[in-house]
Amino acid sequence: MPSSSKSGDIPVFLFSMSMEDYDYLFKIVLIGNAGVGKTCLVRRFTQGLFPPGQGATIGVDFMIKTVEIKGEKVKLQIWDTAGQERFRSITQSYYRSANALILTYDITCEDSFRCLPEWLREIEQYANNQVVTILVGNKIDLAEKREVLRQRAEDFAEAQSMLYLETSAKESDNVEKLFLDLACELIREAKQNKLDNSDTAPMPGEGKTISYLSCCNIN
Ligand SMILES: Nc1nc2c(ncn2[C@@H]2O[C@H](COP(=O)(O)OP(=O)(O)OP(=O)(O)O)[C@@H](O)[C@H]2O)c(=O)[nH]1
Repeated sequence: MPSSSKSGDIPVFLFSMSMEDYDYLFKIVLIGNAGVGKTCLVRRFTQGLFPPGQGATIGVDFMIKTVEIKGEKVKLQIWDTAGQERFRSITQSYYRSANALILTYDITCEDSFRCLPEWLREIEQYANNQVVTILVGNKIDLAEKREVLRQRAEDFAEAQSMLYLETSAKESDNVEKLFLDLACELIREAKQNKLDNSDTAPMPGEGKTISYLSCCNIN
């Protein structure tokens, strides 16, 4: 159910949403430098398209997709944050109740990789300490322009106890895998009762909301 544009407006429609039938609700937040492809990843997953002429996100956008995993309905609340520095104070407020963070960089842009330590500091400061974080190197369709070697990114992710995946929003490579594997891991952790609801403010009309998590093996 697409629900937003690149407007950054608060999703007021949520307040009139009726109770839906689902087994789990997870909040996933995408962060990373401007232009790395966060919005395109979300659009590819939620709408199955690669939008042409995508403008920069203003503040935060929001989309929902419900998927079925092993017979269970999983509602994914996906928050797409603006990468531009000037929106940082707005976007930071969305980290805290995230169950999972998708930290995205562009494999053709060394700068977006070099900024990762800065993003990690943001996560440390603003996210809950049980959040699952996955590092995503996007735009692998532009292999000839690659500036960040896969091994280097894998080593970085491992050193930071993060999962790692490379994607192409344009070619739809690994995009479903990214979100579905995250959902599987979140379910697995939920079933093990690794829940900490203290940081989660439930949305009106929502049922079970969880926040927690430790690292997992997504591959
Ligand atoms: N070749 C290629 N281009 C991509 C891919 N993903 C995104 N792009 C392009 O990269 C540019 C930025 O994409 P966005 O999705 O708007 O990037 P963003 O990270 O949301 O940027 P902000 O909203 O400013 O934070 C656009 O021109 C996209 O068409 C991809 O997988 N491959």
